[in-house]
Amino acid sequence: MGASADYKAGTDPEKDETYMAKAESIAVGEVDSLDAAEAFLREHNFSNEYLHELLEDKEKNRRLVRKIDMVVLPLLAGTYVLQYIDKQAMSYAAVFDLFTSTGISQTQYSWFASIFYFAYLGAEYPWVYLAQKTRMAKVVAGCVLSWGSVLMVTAACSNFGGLAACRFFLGVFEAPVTTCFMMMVSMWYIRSEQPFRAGIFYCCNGVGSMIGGLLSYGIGQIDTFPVWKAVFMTCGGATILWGFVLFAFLPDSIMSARNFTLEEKALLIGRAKLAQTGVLSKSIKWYQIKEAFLDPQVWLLTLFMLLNEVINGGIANFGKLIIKGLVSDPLLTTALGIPQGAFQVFWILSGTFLASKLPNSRTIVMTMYLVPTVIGTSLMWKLDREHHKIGVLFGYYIVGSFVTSLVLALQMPATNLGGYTKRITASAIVFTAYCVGNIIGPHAFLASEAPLYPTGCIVILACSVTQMAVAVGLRMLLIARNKRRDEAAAAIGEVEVTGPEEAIDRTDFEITMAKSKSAKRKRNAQADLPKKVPKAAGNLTPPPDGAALEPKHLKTIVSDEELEITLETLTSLAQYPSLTKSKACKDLRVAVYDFRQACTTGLNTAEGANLTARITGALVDEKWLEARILLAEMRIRGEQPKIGALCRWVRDLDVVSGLSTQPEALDHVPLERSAKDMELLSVLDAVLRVSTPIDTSPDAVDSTSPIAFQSIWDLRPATPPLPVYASVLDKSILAHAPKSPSAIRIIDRTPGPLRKPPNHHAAILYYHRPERRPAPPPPARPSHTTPTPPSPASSVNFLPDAPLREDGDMSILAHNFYWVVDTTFHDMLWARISPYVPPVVNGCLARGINRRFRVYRYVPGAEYRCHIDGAWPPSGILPDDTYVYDSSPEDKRQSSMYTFLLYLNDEFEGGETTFFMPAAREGTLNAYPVRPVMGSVAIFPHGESNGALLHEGTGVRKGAKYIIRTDVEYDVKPSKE
Ligand SMILES: O=C(O)CCC(=O)C(=O)O
Ligand SMILES: [Fe+2]
Repeated sequence: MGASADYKAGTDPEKDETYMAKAESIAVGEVDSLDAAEAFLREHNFSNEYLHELLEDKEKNRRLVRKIDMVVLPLLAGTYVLQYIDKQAMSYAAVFDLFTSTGISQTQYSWFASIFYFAYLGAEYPWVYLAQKTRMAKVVAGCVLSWGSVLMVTAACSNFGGLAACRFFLGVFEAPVTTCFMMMVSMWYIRSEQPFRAGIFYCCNGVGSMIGGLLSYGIGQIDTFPVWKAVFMTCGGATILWGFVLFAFLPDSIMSARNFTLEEKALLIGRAKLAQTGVLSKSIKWYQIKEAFLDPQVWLLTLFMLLNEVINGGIANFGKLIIKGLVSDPLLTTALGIPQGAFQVFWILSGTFLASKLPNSRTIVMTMYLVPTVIGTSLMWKLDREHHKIGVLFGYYIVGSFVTSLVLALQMPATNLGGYTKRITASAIVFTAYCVGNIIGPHAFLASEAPLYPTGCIVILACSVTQMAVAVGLRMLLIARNKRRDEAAAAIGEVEVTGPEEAIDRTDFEITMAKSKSAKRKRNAQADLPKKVPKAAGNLTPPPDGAALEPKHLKTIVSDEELEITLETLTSLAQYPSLTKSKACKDLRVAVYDFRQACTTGLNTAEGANLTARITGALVDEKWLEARILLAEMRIRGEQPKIGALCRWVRDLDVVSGLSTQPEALDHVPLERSAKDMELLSVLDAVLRVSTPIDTSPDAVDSTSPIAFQSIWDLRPATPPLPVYASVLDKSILAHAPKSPSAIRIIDRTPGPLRKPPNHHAAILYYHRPERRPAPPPPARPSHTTPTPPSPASSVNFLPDAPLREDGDMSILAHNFYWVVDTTFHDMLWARISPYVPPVVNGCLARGINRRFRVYRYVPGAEYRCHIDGAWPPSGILPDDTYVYDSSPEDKRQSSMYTFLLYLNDEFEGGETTFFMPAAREGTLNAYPVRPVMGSVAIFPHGESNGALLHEGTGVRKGAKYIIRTDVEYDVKPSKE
């Protein structure tokens, strides 16, 4: 009896959520990190839509669950029954001739039980780790085979040492079973289906107890062979056979399960995806570990578990010996023990049923179900054995009710504690208490006191009564916490939907703390307000300037932890749109809506807010239709967006023109586009119509498709291109590299997040010591293209270790690095280019080019999606190598008005710089591709200059494209010069 469910340390069903969640977040190009489930879905062409269809099919789901119940569950339950019987084999043997045959003492017998749990405690984690890393079912089957063999070997032992060693290894090999099975249950069943299956496991102990009893009753009939040996050999033999059954039939994973069809497997994967509703967290959070150790609830549970298992350790090993003292015949002892298993099934089923039916009754049931244990022990201890045999026996039957309290306590960390790390830490602490209790328990039963064991009975009584007190304490703690939480909630003006009573067993320390903290912060925030702000009390109309009411620091309102938890929660929930529609998420939805309003459109949504801000809000919210309506309104009003807004709108739309996929031969064949692309293009069209003049060119090719491809502007000479890329690949280009590469150095490094816009990667700026060069010759041929002399750019770019940075920004897929050129080089290039640059724009004089060059390399697949360039100040460098972002004179600031592109090679296919203008036909953009010519420069307006042009670096189809991109600088203010 007794040693019921082994504690499922670390078996939180959420443990493998990392597994499925990974499958959810697959971005193109991450093929390496695809997990097996996702790979399976892809391999068999199961689309998300189809998965959803399957998930919605109630009948299919029902049939599937029944199949798992028939195919997988019996294997798990069978193992559990055997595990129980095998663990108990020693106590069955003890009833017969174990003591007499081996000469062991009762104290030594007590040690067998303890040794088992020492091994159990030590082996649990390594096994589970191995099982997770390898094939779980095979690890389990291997362990079952091994412990079966250990039982067989036990039969061959003849002294304490041998038996103790066997006991130890039995503990080692039984250790992984419960945890692994809980993981399997969470793999095959969704959460709502799990408690019932867990119930089946717990009952297996009772079933095991009955079968074990019957079995040893049968074996006990033998009189030609030592019965205790026969017990071990029978149990061992059956277990070994079962081990083979597991090897053959227990699936390692959903994907490798043989009895399930492809469709069933897809449905299983879908269900697993849906079941992972918890907060995903792979990282260990130290504050949660600390919190687990400081949380009285964890320690109360630990104490409860310890006491419970002390009882278990005693009853499981000595219960039968107590009956043995009652009747003299070992066979009768065994037979009389059998109903105890049935009682155990009754206790567990009734207790868990009550706890699930009566709201917030868990701690009450935990307390009540200790009463039969107290009564039963008292009966066994105090009743006169001669005259009240039945009463003693009845005491023995009912004593097992404490197991129900264990089953309920086991579920508490998972339901009551917030935070994954906190939960597994708490589980580990409680699991240790479980083992320690079982190690201590048997030692309360002193050999000298057999068969009454008064000390053992007193210990059991003491433990049960203390447990009751602990359960009451636990309940009080939870009630107090809920009360605190609700007060905190009320203080921050929340509407509490559940009363404190209803929430008793759902307490979450973190949430409570968060709420009371946030109430406190709310008070702080009030205190943080500028003194002159009038008190809000009694003032129903908010002050006109809402911003004045805002506290200055984020931390006044929320802590870093809260931000982190919120982020994780929202990220996890975002993966399951259908779940976010559930009733439980209602408040969250309202809060998120308000939050979005505040972030994106916020005050701007108010009546009369400016159009630009409303359009920005609509675009961020992906309300495409609304954005188009607002843009149309802007057009009617004749308003123009600010360049910053315009750049951001276009950048956020992140439109892929698709032109790179369209070889010239198919120039005018409309591309097939997805509905989403069409939508984005229609918004882009609307954006351009408020910012860029309509293209009225009579030569423009008309088209009904959203992008009308115009003829390529091709000035490439007919001569074969210089094989620049080839010389990079074979390194022959290095012949042109500077003789002293050490002259190139990094002068600045901007971390990715600080870049504007932020980037996944840092920006690294290189500088090259100036070299004396003769003054440049005057331009040879006046043309819109200007061949440049072999520039130091090529030397820097093509250095063997030239750090080409991969830019993680969504739309810039070219590799690039930054290079601040020296003034000599700048002056030379400026002298070459300035004759072709508008010398004055809006009265502002042209001053030079930005010395901060960006060098790009596009390989096939890389493109720079549709965008409008922003303006940059001229960067420079101080004599001590300090990088200066804006080096223009303070009293005569400069900013760029033209983009400057220098094509460094041209032996590639595709890779045009394509410009877009709104066509006469509404909904169509004319695309003008310019074919790069090596050594030539393209300049076009950007920033605040009139006519900032939408353009893209169209994808390269073959080869590699190298360019330098910088800006042409102008005075910010018009001058009278
Ligand atoms: O690569 C191109 O042709 C265009 C590059 C570009 O648009 C930019 O750097 O802003
Ligand atoms: Fe650009």
